Amino acid sequence: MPASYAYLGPEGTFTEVALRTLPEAAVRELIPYVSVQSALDAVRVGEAEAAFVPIENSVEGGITTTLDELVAGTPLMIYREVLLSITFALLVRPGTKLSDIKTVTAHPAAQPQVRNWLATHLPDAHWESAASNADGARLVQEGRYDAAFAGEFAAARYGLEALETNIHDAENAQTRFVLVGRPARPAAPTGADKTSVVLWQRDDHPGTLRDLLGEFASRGINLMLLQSRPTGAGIGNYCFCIDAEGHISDRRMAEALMGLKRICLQVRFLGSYPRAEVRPGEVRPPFPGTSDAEFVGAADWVARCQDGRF
Ligand SMILES: O=C(O)C(=O)Cc1ccccc1
Repeated sequence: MPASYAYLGPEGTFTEVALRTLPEAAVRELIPYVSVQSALDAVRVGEAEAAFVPIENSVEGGITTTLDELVAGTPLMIYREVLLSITFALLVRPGTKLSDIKTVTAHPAAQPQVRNWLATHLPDAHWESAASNADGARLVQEGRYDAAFAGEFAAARYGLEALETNIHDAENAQTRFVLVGRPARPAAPTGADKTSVVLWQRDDHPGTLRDLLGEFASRGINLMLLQSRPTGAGIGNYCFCIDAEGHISDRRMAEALMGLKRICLQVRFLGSYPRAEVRPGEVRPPFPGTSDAEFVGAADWVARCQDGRF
């Protein structure tokens, strides 16, 4: 059996399209799962080598089911990310007119991306969430809903037609997807990498979050995502999902993680992996005093002081 990647299915999701842009997907069996949770569980139990799932979109932020799965349970690690520009088509059974549509469906993350369009064109339509956008298309094929927001490419797969295309409330909406596997050594740094961690604060005092963020700031590390998620232990109890620029093998990142390990109740390392899209000028040189050479030089100096050899 070839190594397999699980993904949020069924066939025809944006997730599948994004996954197929990865060269390594061409030499794997790609297996659709009904939910993010079941795809990640397939990895946890060893049924799949890795799982590919949506994690963040530029309209609403984090995909909470994915973040919550990565925060809890058997640890997993992120190895790759892919960014995909998203516009929706309104898929219907052939012959359906806009005025026939009473019910619409799609993945919950699609709703904020088409809300204005819906209010303008189908103000009375009843919305219900589907497990994924392609699953919504499948439910329209079965006659359970009148229309689904999904990728135009999903129409043929489910015998539907696109009544409208290029639907998006926000220009340039993008979704970020990640390839998640069991913990192993992260890939070597590429020079344009990202490190993901989850932090649990030790106690509640003024400035706790500032103290956590200060571990990155004082080492010249830029943050790319900060999303709080409830821990489930009561109102006001949160953990923090953070994406930071750089790789765990960079001295400044390793030192920041050591600082966090000392002051947090718990730190979960979710991986260091190449950034999907880097625009020219986005990878800055290290902030003065934060290069590997400067950290090595400083550690060397302390060692010499301790030896009385300065
Ligand atoms: O991959 C899909 O089709 C999904 O259902 C997840 C999703 C939801 C909204 C935008 C992009 C991906």
